[in-house]
Formats: sequence, C-alpha cells, structure tokens
Amino acid sequence: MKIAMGNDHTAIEMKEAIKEFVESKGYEVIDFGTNSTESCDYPEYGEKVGRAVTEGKADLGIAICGTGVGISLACNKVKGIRACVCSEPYTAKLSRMHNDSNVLCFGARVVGVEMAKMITEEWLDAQYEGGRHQRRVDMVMDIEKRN
Ligand SMILES: O=C(CO)[C@H](O)[C@H](O)COP(=O)(O)O
Repeated sequence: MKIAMGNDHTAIEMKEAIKEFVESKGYEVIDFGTNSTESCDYPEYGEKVGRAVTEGKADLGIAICGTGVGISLACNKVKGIRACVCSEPYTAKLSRMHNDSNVLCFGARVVGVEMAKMITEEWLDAQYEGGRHQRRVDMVMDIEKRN
C-alpha cells in the first residue's frame, strides 16, 4: 500500500519520523515535501496529497502542518477527499471506521512524535465498517457533488 505524505515547514522533523514509522510498518511512502525548513504555504502540499489519493497514485494520505487545520482544509478541497485532523488515537481510528477518512492530518506543533505515531498506527490499522456509515458518507459526498 502506498501512502502520500505532505507537510509545510513546521513539520519536517515530524514528517521524517512518521515516514520512517510508516515504512517500518511495510507501507511505501510517496513524499510530496516540503523538505526545506524555509517558510512555505501548506495549501500546495495539501493539494498534492489530496490529488495523489484521488488520482490513485496513493491509497491514503498523511498531511502535517503546525496545527493540521490548514493542510486539512486544503486536502478537503480536492474532490473525493475526506481529511480529518486528529490529535489523539481514538478519533483517528473512528475517522476510518465510521467516516472512511482517506487523509490523516495532525499538527506538528500540537502533538509530539510518540503521540503522532500512535495516532498514525491506529488510523492505518483501522478498517472502514461500511453499513449504516455508508449512507452518511454518501450524504457528505453528495454535498460536494451539488456544489
Ligand atoms: O498550522 C498551520 C496552518 O494551519 C501552519 O503550519 C501555520 O499557520 C504556519 O505558521 P508560520 O508561518 O507562523 O510558521
């Protein structure tokens, strides 16, 4: 399975740590940067991660900025993306089980590396449950289609 990763300047070290962690779990990572500590704009990297997922270049995405908020907004502007900001493992797990999230976001200025690994692990290991949740996910995606 391939994971698209993207981040802004606040999250270089976090991205490297999570990338290594994700690879250690057997996933292939496609790194869309940034890999520079120079100040940059998170929408560029959120869009890259989102498009990689919707175009089928990656199965899932992980996007990181200072809070996770800005980059999640950018990811969610790509049609078909359900990006969720998660600061703890429970929400991350349920975001896949119930919401079929396809991009995980978190804040490098909010959570530490060990917490981020736990969030990532729960998210990657969880499976979408479908069933009653499919109706709700479909309703969310219908809003996008009506725009
Ligand atoms: O969290 C973010 C967006 O939600 C950005 O990482 C943050 O706004 C960048 O801030 P600065 O330019 O002051 O480093």
